Amino acid sequence: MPEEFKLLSSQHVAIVGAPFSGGQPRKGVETAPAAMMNFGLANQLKELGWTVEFQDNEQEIVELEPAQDPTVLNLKQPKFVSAVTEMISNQVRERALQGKFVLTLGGDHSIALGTVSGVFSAYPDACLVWVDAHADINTPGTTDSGNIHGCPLSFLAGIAEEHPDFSWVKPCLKANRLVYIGLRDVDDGEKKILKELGIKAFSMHHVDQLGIGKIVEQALDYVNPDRNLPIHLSFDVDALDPSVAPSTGTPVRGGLSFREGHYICEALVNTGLLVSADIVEVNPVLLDEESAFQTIQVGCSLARCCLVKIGV
Ligand SMILES: NC(=[NH2+])NCCC[C@H](N)C(=O)O
Ligand SMILES: [Mn+2]
Ligand SMILES: [Mn+2]
Repeated sequence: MPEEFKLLSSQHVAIVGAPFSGGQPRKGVETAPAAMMNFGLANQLKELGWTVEFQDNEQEIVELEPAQDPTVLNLKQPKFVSAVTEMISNQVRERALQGKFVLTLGGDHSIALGTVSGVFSAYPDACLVWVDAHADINTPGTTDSGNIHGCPLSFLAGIAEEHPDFSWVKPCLKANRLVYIGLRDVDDGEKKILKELGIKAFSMHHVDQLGIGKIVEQALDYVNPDRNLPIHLSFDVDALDPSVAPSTGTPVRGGLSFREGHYICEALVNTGLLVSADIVEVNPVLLDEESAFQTIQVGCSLARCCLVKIGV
């Protein structure tokens, strides 16, 4: 076990498939975990020295779909999202407690309800680096779309209005343990929330202004000042520029370059504190085959980057 992974008990990565699209309306994002595995991700990680396990969750998720799932308090498909994310949470928690690196492959970003809950239940003092074009912190009361992939952080931070389907989600995330990188499409209601809670957010404007090196350092100074807390990375590929990751459901121009995206992963893993990561919102059915392939490839590349310390 290289000493750089300070918090893990072995060089063992548990890949958790989250083939799920119920947090938003565009089908196809549920095919991403299989597409990334077919691209050879498991072997690539083995070549990097890791023991790899994979739970695909294909059948499990199909079986969790309720016959009826009407909108409740503005949120679409709440029962399905709740059931899937609770299952993911338990799986992530169990694997994290075993000292494994947990890599979850989405699926839409609603699955972070599960991954963040699971990681924070295993590591209550963890911090969260959220790389995204969007803030995903709408509450049932502020969401315009009703898509739960735009809401996970409001539940995790404990600011969502009470919702019957999400009472299992513990408010595990303190405002000073969350930092954003890459924002450029934040809803008005979300802007208010970020301001009121004093949440640290580095938008693309800040990335342009200071460069990605300084941004990641300042992000870590904020959420992990003594560089001693476990880190979870939730990486929405729409943080990347659409020219880099075109096949995603809610693309926004002006995003991170290929290198900037990878730099974030490299800098986090180099702390020795990265214990888990999500790669979400790869949608292989959007656009043409070449765009899909490019997006799957970059998703796998980011995942690999989370698992090797880079020599400097
Ligand atoms: N994970 C994502 N891609 N989220 C996009 C969210 C977009 C918008 N803010 C909404 O709440 O619907
Ligand atoms: Mn997102
Ligand atoms: Mn996004």
